[in-house]
Amino acid sequence: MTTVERTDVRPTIQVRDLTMAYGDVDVLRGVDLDIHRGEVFALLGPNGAGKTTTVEILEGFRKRSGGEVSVLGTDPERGGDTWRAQIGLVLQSWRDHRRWRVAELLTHFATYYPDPRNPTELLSLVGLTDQAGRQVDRLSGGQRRRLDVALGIVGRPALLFLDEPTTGFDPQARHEFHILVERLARDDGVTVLLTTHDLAEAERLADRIAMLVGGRIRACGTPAELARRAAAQAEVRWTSDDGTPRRERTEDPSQLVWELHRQSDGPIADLEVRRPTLEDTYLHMVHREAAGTDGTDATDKDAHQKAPAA
Ligand SMILES: Nc1ncnc2c1ncn2[C@@H]1O[C@H](COP(=O)(O)OP(=O)(O)OP(=O)(O)O)[C@@H](O)[C@H]1O
Repeated sequence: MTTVERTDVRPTIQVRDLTMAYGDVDVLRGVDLDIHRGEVFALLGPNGAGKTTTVEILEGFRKRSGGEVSVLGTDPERGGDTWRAQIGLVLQSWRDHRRWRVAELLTHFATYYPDPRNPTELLSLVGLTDQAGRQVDRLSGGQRRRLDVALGIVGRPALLFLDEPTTGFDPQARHEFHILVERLARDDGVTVLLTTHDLAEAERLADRIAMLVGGRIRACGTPAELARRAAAQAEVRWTSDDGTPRRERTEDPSQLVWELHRQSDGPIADLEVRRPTLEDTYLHMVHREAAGTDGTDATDKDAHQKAPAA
């Protein structure tokens, strides 16, 4: 096998044992990630989990404390202009260009790139054709965010970072945004890394989700895999003969219920068998972290597995 062949299959983003401390506070404690070309990957985590820190390190805007990082084959700390031109960032650029008109601003940004998208087509793609002549500060919040996205992809990036992209969107704008991201990945092969604390959004959009809690990847997989894993352990609840509420987690609830029946003289009071959802599992991890336990039942073993076939 030649070096060229190996470089070709290298993940778009590869992270090994990434650590980051602000002063003496550890924020990232050994993150591993492999994100592949054309994949929509969601980094999911609660406030303060380290999502933005991770993305800023990958974008080359923040120096890491330790670990190995490769983005499009380059260490972001050494990425030059050619490397940067392949990366799309959804920044809130309109803040500095309030008086510009939408089409003007997009056309202006297009001049920074060697092979930009056609601004008129791009406005149509993000649903801003009717607002082309409008001043940026007259756009609604959702329309501004779409403009942010248009500015992020005008240079035809191979890799797009979306940091909490749909904050403030109404359901319709959110829906249209999801369709846009899907099209970018499917039709143009753009790799998308989005951060969110919205599990429903991650499930809806992402090929794979990594749950970042307390600076570690606690679980990673396709939404279906994660949901299956979450449901593997059922919770059985009942009230014992002396009136005490009981609950037990088990992979074999029918065996447990059978045992309970054998030990009981009559019906089992308040018997309930529940399969945890992905949301239950995620909230459980977040609560454990907030409570100061380390979540050792969780795993990052799949964070750097190969992406599922498209
Ligand atoms: N420049 C900084 N100096 C010191 N601490 C920082 C700095 N930036 C972030 N932090 C801290 O690092 C932790 C992780 O922050 P980060 O912004 O990466 O989290 P996040 O997952 O993106 O959160 P959110 O969902 O709230 O945006 C937080 O406790 C935050 O207060």
